[in-house]
Amino acid sequence: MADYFFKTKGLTVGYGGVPLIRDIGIQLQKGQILTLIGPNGSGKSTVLKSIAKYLKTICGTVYIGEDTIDGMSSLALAKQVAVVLTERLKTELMTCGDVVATGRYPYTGMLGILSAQDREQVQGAMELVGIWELRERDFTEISDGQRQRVLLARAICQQPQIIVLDEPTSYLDVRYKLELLGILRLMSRERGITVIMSLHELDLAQRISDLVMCLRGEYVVQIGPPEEIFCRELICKLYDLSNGSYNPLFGSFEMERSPGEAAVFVIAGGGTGIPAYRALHKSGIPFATGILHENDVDYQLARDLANEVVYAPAFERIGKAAYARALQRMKACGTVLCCLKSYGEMNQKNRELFEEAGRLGLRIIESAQEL
Ligand SMILES: Nc1ncnc2c1ncn2[C@@H]1O[C@H](COP(=O)(O)OP(=O)(O)OP(=O)(O)O)[C@@H](O)[C@H]1O
Repeated sequence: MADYFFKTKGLTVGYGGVPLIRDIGIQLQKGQILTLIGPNGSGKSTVLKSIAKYLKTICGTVYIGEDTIDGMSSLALAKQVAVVLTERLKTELMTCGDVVATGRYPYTGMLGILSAQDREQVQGAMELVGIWELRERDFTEISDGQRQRVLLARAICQQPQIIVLDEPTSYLDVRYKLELLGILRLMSRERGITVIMSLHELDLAQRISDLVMCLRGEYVVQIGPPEEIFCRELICKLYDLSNGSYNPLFGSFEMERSPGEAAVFVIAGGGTGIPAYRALHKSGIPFATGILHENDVDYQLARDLANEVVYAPAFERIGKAAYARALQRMKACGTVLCCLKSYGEMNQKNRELFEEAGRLGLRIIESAQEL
């Protein structure tokens, strides 16, 4: 227990005394990043608000070091935990600089008079998140993405041990999403700040988290490192993805494959098939493809979009059985799209397959648009 800087024991959270999620057990070392994922309404914000003491817990205990948050004064808690929850901030006539400076209140006393050192912290935090030029702008007159960054700067200049963030990337464009996550990683690795946040972008959660907690239903579904959490079965079950699929390698989602018998056989490999797969899928044309090595990038997408994938073991010459299967499927399709321009030693069977398509008089097309 002593190794963990932040932990919860038997924590149950909810509203008005009614439990929403029971028996939440979190154990984090200093500097670890925990991300909460789960479908809309699964309770991510509720957990975050509860551990930040914005919401009364139903039972259980939240520890920071050896102290419980219930036993801490709001000032003591503010020195430990900074919270970035966009909806809670009421600001009138405040500049962005003023808003960031409110992060210093645990150190400035009731009057909120900033010392030179406080001003340095404010400026440093604003520069770190790239919003120093917004310092004189009215906080109510900036974009949602800018507001999110202002609130992060406020949290940073609070110099907390723990930062709690609810969907911090939701309004950010791709550059700022990456920048924000970069800042959080820097804070965790270099300053030992523990980060607890919710994210909807699973690809980002996969990249940044040390631990991921999956919420859905009354109990935590699973908590573990990203390698354990981001697998097809768990994510599909967590989000109830009956009409699509999740690819853990890319952290991406695909819409469901086109229904019906495959109408085109795509000969591909080495990434040449991906544009054709996408074009056929967009047009709603079911297709089969092969012969792909299992370690081929085409294979990853084909698994999700193709109605059948003929494949061969990685690093081996394509064998007779895979060739026979591909030939059978190609004949059944009647139309062939060959994406390969050259053939290596391992995929000579694809060259044979394409030549056979010509001998058999199958329809050969050069792109999905010809259909
Ligand atoms: N103040 C409240 N009083 C009662 N129930 C609430 C309150 N706020 C949220 N809830 C309910 O608690 C459940 C969990 O909501 P919460 O906002 O924690 O989910 P979330 O996972 O953060 O969702 P999202 O991904 O949509 O932001 C939902 O069913 C929601 O309707």
